[in-house]
Amino acid sequence: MSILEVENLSISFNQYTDGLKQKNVNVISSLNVTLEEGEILAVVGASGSGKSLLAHAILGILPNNANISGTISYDGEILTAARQASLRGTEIALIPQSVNYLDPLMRVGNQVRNSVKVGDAVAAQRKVFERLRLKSGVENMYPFQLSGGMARRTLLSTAIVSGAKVIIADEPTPGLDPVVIKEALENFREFADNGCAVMLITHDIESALTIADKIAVFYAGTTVEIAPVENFNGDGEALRHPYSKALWRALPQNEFIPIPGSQPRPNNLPSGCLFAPRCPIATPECELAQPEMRELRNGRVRCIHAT
Ligand SMILES: Nc1ncnc2c1ncn2[C@@H]1O[C@H](COP(=O)(O)OP(=O)(O)OP(=O)(O)O)[C@@H](O)[C@H]1O
Ligand code: NI
Repeated sequence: MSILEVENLSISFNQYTDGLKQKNVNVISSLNVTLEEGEILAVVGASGSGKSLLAHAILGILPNNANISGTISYDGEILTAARQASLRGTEIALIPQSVNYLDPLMRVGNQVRNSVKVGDAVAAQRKVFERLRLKSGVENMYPFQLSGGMARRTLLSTAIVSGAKVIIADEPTPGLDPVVIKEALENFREFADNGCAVMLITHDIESALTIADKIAVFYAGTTVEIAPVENFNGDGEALRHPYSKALWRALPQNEFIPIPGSQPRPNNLPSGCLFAPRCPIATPECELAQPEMRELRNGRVRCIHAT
């Protein structure tokens, strides 16, 4: 059984347009992902593809003007708002994308200690700081005294000591030096190997490939493919969706061929398959309806032509 299961999640926002007119803008449509115990699932996709919103939906911290449909289950049971509130920070921990989530008025050592649920909080905080190479004096500092990298490591520490079963890490590594990135990723691996689960949201596909078990590829607010990590290989022939293949080939170490066109904006989505206007194998049929996510070769894909 999956520890976390997101089914057909859609999110829209009520927005005021000119004057007092309200418009409902759909930003996530029919998004599906599952996370298994012991697994690291990397979530990749262009800026604005809906990665952070997924994280916020799971944690139950979307803004008030968001409308949600679909279901999110944790440990086999639907995640209601009340359950989200009680699991947040205890069973499900978020490493937020922005370091601004640190409390500016609290010493960082205390912030990390507050996340410890069982055992000696001070010892746990010092141990994790040592592991992430934060010097002993750092615990007494305030967030404004930290470099960007130190602030990121503090956020990472908070999740690691929380004892959570699921860590959702939203871009945890930008600005960190390669040694610390490697260590942070190894921490996630260790965490997963102990039976927990990690959702690693990242732009850094290369790093993700070194530790993830599965990769979910997002495009314009939906999942287009979920593939085992080993499919990201060669010229991408094992990948299922034309966008995943294109993303893979666009990496500098591969052919470095950019994909023509750009991801559609939420208020201007094409009908049918969202990738069709840029897709090399699209047919008129692709424009009729958004394809369902379907099982294919030990993975999942949202494309009627994928084989
Ligand atoms: N509060 C909001 N109101 C309206 N639209 C929003 C709101 N929050 C996010 N969006 C829109 O939803 C889409 C998805 O945003 P999201 O932050 O999830 O992207 P992302 O994949 O995390 O991008 P990045 O890689 O830049 O962090 C974007 O088009 C964004 O503009
Ligand atoms: Ni984001």
